[in-house]
Amino acid sequence: MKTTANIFVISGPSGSGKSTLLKRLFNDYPGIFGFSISHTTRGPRPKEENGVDYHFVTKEAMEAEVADGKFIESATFSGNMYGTSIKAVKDVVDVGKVCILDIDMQGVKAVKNTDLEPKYIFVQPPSVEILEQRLRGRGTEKEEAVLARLEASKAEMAYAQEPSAYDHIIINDDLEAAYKELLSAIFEQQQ
Ligand SMILES: Nc1ncnc2c1ncn2[C@@H]1O[C@H](COP(=O)(O)OP(=O)(O)OP(=O)(O)O)[C@@H](O)[C@H]1O
Repeated sequence: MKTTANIFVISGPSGSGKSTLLKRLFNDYPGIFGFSISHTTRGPRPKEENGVDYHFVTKEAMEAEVADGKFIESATFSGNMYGTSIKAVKDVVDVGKVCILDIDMQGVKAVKNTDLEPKYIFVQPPSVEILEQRLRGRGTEKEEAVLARLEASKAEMAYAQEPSAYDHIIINDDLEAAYKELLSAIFEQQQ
């Protein structure tokens, strides 16, 4: 089955259902899709392999590549740098897979400043109230984090309304219907 692009950006507020949809996609179409491998300056944990779990690099090397514009985005968490390089995305395509980038709004904007030409898909919750229910239902965040995610979702939803922000907006109300929409955005339709 042919896809409509080699790279897909999937974005949407935390709790909108990106992981749920992607898990199903990867399960139903094994071997077709891949995630890019991120870089980090933190040391590998036991069993983590360089070039598999992460590209483990030094701070100096990563800072130089970031300054050189080789990264889509990078950020520092608890003293360690993390980021996705443009090459890491191209590497997925080079091995014959379709690259899926699961990123937030800042990431989407950053991808737009690269030469990658993905299709942009936004996964939207039916309403903020339902998003809140799902975030609480997932039970993975503390109250503060739930509130921060709900607050961030406002800007994500507003950006998605801009005409050229996304190629497809999928409203994740009924999961079956949303998954079908995802498939039709990703796969070329047979006539
Ligand atoms: N259509 C749906 N109907 C009901 N519940 C759903 C639906 N889609 C997802 N959920 C549930 O909502 C919660 C959030 O979904 P998920 O974890 O996939 O969101 P996410 O967008 O990947 O979030 P994050 O960006 O934080 O990783 C999960 O508990 C999931 O089971």
